[in-house]
Amino acid sequence: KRKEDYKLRELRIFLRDICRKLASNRRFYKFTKPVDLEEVTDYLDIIKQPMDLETMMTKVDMHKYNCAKEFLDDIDLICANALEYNPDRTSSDKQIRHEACSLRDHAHALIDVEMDSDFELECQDIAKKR
Ligand SMILES: O=C(C1CCC1)N1C[C@@H]2C[C@H]3C[C@@H](O)[C@@H](O)[C@]2(C1)O3
Repeated sequence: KRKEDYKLRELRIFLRDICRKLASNRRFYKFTKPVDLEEVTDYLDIIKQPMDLETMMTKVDMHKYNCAKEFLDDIDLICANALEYNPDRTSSDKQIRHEACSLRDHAHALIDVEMDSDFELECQDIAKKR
């Protein structure tokens, strides 16, 4: 329906801005591109659903997100993948896990601050019907 499509267009504009802010934060550069599967040859043995911020920007443009919760589910996936693939008590793994938790918390905080909660509830109702 036309009014629903206007709402989803507004959601896409909002989510592109969130994605841009996260991807431009140097703390989160490890999460901006897919893990290089030619460099990390066992990655898909462990991580069944890779995700990254560039892929998420593409998904916005392809109308894959019908509400902010679906967008945050992919942010949570980026974080869970990083915790799962980098579990050791080495300083490098600890740093990756810290950055992953920081990405997750910053994304949720940005959306909670910038998103009207009634608008998200309307988007979630549209998402259920699609
Ligand atoms: O999990 C990740 C990314 C970090 C958050 C996503 N990677 C798996 C590899 C382990 C560690 C070593 C790096 O050389 C690089 O290959 C990766 C990339 O970091």
